[in-house]
Amino acid sequence: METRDLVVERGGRAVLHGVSTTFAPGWTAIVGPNGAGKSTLLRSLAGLHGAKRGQIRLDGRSLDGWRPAERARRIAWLDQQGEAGGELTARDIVALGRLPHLGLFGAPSAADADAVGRAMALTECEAWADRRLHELSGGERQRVLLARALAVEAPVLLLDEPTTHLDPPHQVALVRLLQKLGAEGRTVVSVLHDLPLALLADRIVVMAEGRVRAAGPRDDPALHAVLGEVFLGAVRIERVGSAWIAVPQP
Ligand SMILES: Nc1ncnc2c1ncn2[C@@H]1O[C@H](COP(=O)(O)OP(=O)(O)OP(=O)(O)O)[C@@H](O)[C@H]1O
Repeated sequence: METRDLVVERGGRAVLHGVSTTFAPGWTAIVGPNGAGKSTLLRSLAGLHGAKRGQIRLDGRSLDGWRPAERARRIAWLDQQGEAGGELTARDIVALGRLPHLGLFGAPSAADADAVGRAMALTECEAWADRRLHELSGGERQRVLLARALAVEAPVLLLDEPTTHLDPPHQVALVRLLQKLGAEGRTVVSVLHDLPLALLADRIVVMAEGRVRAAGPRDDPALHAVLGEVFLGAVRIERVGSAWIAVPQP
């Protein structure tokens, strides 16, 4: 998936200024300061913001040319904002992830039920399958919404702040899952504020002021230098064993 010279406006003002970047199969983390345009870029990839100029291409075709149902089968999306969920149970909400796969009057098949079960197992939310979203804690709710995105079983998975409200074991489990999905050839793109977690992604895109300032593998020293710059010297990226960590600077 790629963007070409993408300009997106919000509130009548350009907030993405000609973004050209490629999201290859694997896990990419988008990082950058508040207001950098990370969510706007992710929402644009999901087809939720029209472009003022430029293009988003998937499998070599402009996203504008995809039929909505086809796009919904190919691109799964988790929003940062969460949602209320009304009277639907957690299982009902995860099952919504299968809607793009059903025909107009189609009933869910055994394969759809299997996909729902798999997704709920991956985020460990079976225990509250019959409860409603507003009866769950923040982390429990987030795991249900993650499961809905996973249930689509789409080749492209776009996640805005997926670790929100998750405790450390579930953050680590999610990171391992994103690494695994990426290794299987899915294109996983997540916006993350948590730099130590982002530094576990295959590839990192650094944004600031509506532009991509750097993009590359997690161990690219030039990218680490740009991270230091965009966060105003508040962190330095250092190697510990085989991992990279963000060390707060005094
Ligand atoms: N609904 C809106 N109307 C007008 N401007 C908006 C709207 N939503 C976001 N913006 C502006 O667009 C710019 C990019 O916002 P965006 O949410 O993409 O940033 P972000 O990098 O995801 O930020 P954060 O890290 O704070 O979540 C910001 O300047 C923001 O003020």
